[in-house]
Amino acid sequence: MSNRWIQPGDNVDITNERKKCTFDIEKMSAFIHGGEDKLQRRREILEYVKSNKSLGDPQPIEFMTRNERVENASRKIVEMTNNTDQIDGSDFFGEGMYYQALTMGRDLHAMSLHYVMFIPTLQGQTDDEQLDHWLSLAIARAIVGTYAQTELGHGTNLSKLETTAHYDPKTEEFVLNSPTITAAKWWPGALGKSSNYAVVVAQLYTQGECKGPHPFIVQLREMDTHKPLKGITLGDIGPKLGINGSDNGFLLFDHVRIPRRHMLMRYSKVLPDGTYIKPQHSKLGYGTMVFVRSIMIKDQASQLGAASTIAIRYASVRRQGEIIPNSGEVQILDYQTQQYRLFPQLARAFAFLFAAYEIRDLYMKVTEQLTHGNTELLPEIHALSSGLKSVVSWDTAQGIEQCRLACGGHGYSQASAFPEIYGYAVGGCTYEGENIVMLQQVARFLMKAAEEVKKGSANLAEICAYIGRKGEQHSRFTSVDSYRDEDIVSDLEYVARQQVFRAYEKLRKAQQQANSETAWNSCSVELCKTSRWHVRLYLVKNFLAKVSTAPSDLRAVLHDVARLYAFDIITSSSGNFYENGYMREDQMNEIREGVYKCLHRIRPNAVSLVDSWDYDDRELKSVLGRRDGNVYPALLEWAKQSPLNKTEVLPTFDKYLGPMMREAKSKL
Ligand SMILES: CCC/C=C/C(=O)SCCNC(=O)CCNC(=O)[C@H](O)C(C)(C)COP(=O)([O-])OP(=O)([O-])OC[C@H]1O[C@@H](n2cnc3c(N)ncnc32)[C@H](O)[C@@H]1OP(=O)([O-])[O-]
Ligand SMILES: Cc1cc2nc3c(=O)[nH]c(=O)nc-3n(C[C@H](O)[C@H](O)[C@H](O)COP(=O)(O)OP(=O)(O)OC[C@H]3O[C@@H](n4cnc5c(N)ncnc54)[C@H](O)[C@@H]3O)c2cc1C
Repeated sequence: MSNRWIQPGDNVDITNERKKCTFDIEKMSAFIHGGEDKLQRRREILEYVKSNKSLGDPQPIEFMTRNERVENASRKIVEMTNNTDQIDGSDFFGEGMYYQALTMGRDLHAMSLHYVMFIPTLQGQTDDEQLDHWLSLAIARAIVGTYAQTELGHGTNLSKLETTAHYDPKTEEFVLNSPTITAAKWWPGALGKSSNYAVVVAQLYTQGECKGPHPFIVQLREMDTHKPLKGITLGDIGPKLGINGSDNGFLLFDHVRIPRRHMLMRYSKVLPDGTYIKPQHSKLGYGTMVFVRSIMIKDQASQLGAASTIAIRYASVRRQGEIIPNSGEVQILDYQTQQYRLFPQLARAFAFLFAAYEIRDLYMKVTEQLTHGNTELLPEIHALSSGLKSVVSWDTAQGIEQCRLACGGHGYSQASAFPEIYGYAVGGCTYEGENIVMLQQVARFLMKAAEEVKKGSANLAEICAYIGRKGEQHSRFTSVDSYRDEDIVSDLEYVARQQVFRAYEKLRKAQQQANSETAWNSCSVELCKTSRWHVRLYLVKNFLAKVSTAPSDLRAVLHDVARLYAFDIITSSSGNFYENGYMREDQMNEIREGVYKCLHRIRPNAVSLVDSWDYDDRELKSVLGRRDGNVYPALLEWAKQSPLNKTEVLPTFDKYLGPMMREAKSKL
C-alpha cells in the first residue's frame, strides 16, 4: 500500500512504523474528515496557506513578546480574511476551522470572537431589519465585534449580571451603565484593544421592571480614530495561561445611550412606549452559547488528536532503556505503560470527533426547527451540548497533560507545543459555562427523566431512553472476544441508570428535609457524576455506531480503538460495575486483559492511526511531533532561535553574575 507519509530522509524508526500499517491511511483520513472530497479540500487549503508567505510567522511565536504576538496575530487575521475566497465560507465547521487552525494556530487573535460569537449572535438574535443592517457590516469587516457577557463579579450566574440597560421612552434609547466595579465586563476575547463593537449582555429595565439579561449591540470605539467613545472605559486584562495573541478585555459603561433598535429583537422586544414583549422560550437569548458549546467539541477533539499525534510519533523515534538486556535500546512506544498512557488519549480523540459530528447535525436540526418557531428540541440540545462540552474539555485537558508527561523532559519544552495546546484547550473547561455548572444543567434534564420513569409516564427522548429500560440484572460478559458492542452498551447503561436513580433518590430524600436549592446543593456531587456517566455512555454508543458505518477494511482497527475507549472507562470505574453483583471480579479481570489486548493490537498501527488525522507540521507546530521524525537536529535548530542566543554573553553577566563571581573569588 502506498503511504504518502513516508518520504526520503525520514527517521528510520518512524518509517518502519509506517511500513507496518495494516490499513489504507487515505481511506481512514477520508472517514475521519467526512469523505474524500473533504480530505481533498483540506489538502487544497493547506497548499494555499503554505504558498502564501504572509500567512506564516516570522519566527516561532514562543520566542515573541506579548505585543509581538498580538501584532503578528492581527496581521495574519487580516491577511487570512482578505483571502476567504480560498474556502467555502458556508462550511465554518470544516473548511473555516481548518483554514483558521493552519493560519492562526492556537494563540487566538483580534477577530476570534467576531467570528465565533459576534456574527453568530447577529444571525441568531436579530430581527430581519437588524440583520440586514448589521450582518453585512460585520461580514465585510467594516466593524469588528465581540461578545461581552461575563463580568468581574459574575460569569456563571447570568441572572445576577450587574450591567444595566434602562429604557428611556422619551428619547427611545437605552442607557447602559456599570453601577459597580464588579459590573465591569471582564474576559471577552479581543475586547481590550481590537474590537470597536460588542454584543453586550445587560439587565433590561423597562417601565420600572427588570426583565433579565438581554443582548444589545453597542459601538465602543470611534470608527476612524479607534478611541473609546465617551462614557466607555476599556482595556486588556493582561497575560493569561494561553491565547495570548488575543486581547481579552474589560469594559465599563458610564450612562452610555444607545438607540432602542440596538437591542437585538428577534425573540424579545421593547416597543417605543417601553412595552416589553417576551420571547417564546425564556432561554432563546442563550442561543449563541449553545452554538459555541456545540462547535467547540470538534476543536477540543482536534487538540487532543494533535497532542496524541505528537506524543505517539515522538515515542516511536525516542529510544530509551532495554526490555531485554543487551539487545539494544527500544522505542519507548514499546513499553506497555507508554501505550497505556497514550492510546486511550487517541481513542478519546476519536470518540470526541465522532460526537462532534453528531452534535453539529443536531444543532443544525434545532436551528431549522427554530426558524419555524419550534423549540421542542431546545432542552435536548442544551443538555447534550453542555454535557459534551464538560466531559470532552475535561478529558482533553487531562489527555494533553498525559501526552506531555509521556514525552519526558522534552515534553516540558515549548518546542513540543504542549504548553500552547494545553493553554489553549484547557480554557474550554471554563468558557461557555464552567464545567461543573454545566454538568448540573445536564443533571436537571436527567432528574426530570427519572421523575417521568418513576411516575410510569415515560415518554423519554431517545438520548435518555435507557433510563426507562429495565435492563439486565447481570452483565452478559463471558469473554473479551465474544463481548459484543450491544453488551458493552448494555453494561454502561446499567451503571448510568443506577447512578441516575441513586442521585434521584438522594435528591428526593434531601428535598423532604430542605428547600429544593439546598437539597440540590447537598446532592450536587452525585448529580455531576450522573451527568458524566450519561455523557460517557453517549460517547461510547456513538463511537461504536460510527465504527459500524466505516468502510469494511477499516472496521477492525477502528473497532480496537473504540473497544479500548470503552474498556478503559469500564476498568477505571470497576466499583460501579460490581454494584448489586452486576459484574463479577473475574469478568472485570477479563475486560482488563481486553485493554492490554487492544494496546497490543493497536501498537503496530499507532503511528499510522495518528497520521490518518492528517495533521500537517504547519498545524501541529511541534518539533517533537514532526512528520519526518527528525526530532533531535530540529530541537537544536529551534533552541538556536531563542532570543537569549543572539549574543554569546548577556548584559546580565556584567550586571549581576560577573561581579558576584569576581567578588567571591577575590575573597577566597
Ligand atoms: C473562544 C472562547 C469564547 C468564550 C466565550 C464565552 O465564554 S461567552 C460567556 C459564556 N457564559 C456562559 O456560558 C455562562 C454559563 N451560565 C449559563 O449559561 C446560565 O447561567 C445557566 C445555564 C448556568 C443558568 O441559567 P439560568 O439561571 O437562566 O437558568 P436556570 O438554572 O434557572 O435554569 C432554567 C431552565 O433553563 C434551562 N436552560 C438554561 N440554559 C438553556 C439554554 N441555553 N437552552 C435551553 N434551555 C436552557 C435549564 O435547563 C432550566 O430548565 P428546567 O430544568 O427549569 O426545565
Ligand atoms: C479563555 C477564556 C475566554 C473567555 N471569553 C469570554 C468571552 O469572549 N465573552 C465572555 O462574556 N466571557 C468570556 N469568558 C468568561 C467565561 O465565560 C466565564 O469565565 C465562565 O462562564 C465561568 O464563569 P466565572 O468565571 O464566573 O466562574 P465562577 O462561576 O466564578 O466559577 C468559580 C467556581 O465556582 C463554581 N461555581 C459557580 N457557580 C456554581 C454553582 N451554581 N454550583 C456549583 N458550583 C459553582 C464553579 O464550578 C467553579 O469551580 C472567557 C473565559 C476564559 C477563561
